[in-house]
Amino acid sequence: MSTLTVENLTKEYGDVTALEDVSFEIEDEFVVLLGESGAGKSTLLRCVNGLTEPTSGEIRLEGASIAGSQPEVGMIFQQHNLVEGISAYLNALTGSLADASTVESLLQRQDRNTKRRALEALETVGLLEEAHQTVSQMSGGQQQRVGIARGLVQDPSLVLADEPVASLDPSSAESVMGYLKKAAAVHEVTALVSLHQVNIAAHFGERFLGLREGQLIFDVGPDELTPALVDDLYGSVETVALAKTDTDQTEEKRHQLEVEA
Ligand SMILES: Nc1ncnc2c1ncn2[C@@H]1O[C@H](COP(=O)(O)OP(=O)(O)OP(=O)(O)O)[C@@H](O)[C@H]1O
Repeated sequence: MSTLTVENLTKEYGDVTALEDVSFEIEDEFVVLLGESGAGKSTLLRCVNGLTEPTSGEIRLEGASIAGSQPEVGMIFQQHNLVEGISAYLNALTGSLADASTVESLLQRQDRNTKRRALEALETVGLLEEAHQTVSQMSGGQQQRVGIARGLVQDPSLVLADEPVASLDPSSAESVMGYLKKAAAVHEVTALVSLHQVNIAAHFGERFLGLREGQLIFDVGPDELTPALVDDLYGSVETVALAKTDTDQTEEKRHQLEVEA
């Protein structure tokens, strides 16, 4: 478990302000980061992970300033970045390698503890029996679960996930999020997960951070995540337009059924 502190974080890319004066602290929680495309979610996760250097502000893990890549921070990506031609176990064990040819040499260097943790992590995500299956033969949901296992093997205190279920169908997305939440609880890690799907977010999140145009516009618990707040984040125009389209389609369908009858 760990405390992540983000203080007055700003990131500028030339003229674009991707993050503006963002501050929050999370501790031992499963936190969901919401916001539309371009709101700054990936930039925030990349800053916390040390992959992107902030323009100003500070990020601390357990009170210590984060600089550069952090072994205490596990990262789970949307496109899980697995090595396709090798097993789930080897992927979990060796982390994100550029290609399979270096796996053998890396494997020899892994200690017994890491190997045990790789199997435990696969068990947490329900893939112990498939541990030796090649990942290219697995479904998208299973592959993402391997990605989650891999993010846990180095025994991080904080896990970051950037749109971990964006490329999955709704039922696989629910299932993978269930495994991710369970994994965070079993391995006792704080999690910060960016999501597009508000319904999935509401189902799994213990706390919600809303980013709009680089600014943190809310930081709330499950009871406070109201439709009005979500509308405010994504723009009510879009929500109204979506609702109208649904109604239109229903009308159209009804009309079609009447004609057919
Ligand atoms: N490397 C970069 N160079 C220039 N601009 C960038 C870079 N990375 C992100 N940006 C800009 O910063 C803003 C925030 O982008 P970011 O990818 O963090 O948003 P996001 O909320 O993760 O979006 P998405 O959900 O589409 O991934 C956008 O305007 C984007 O164009």
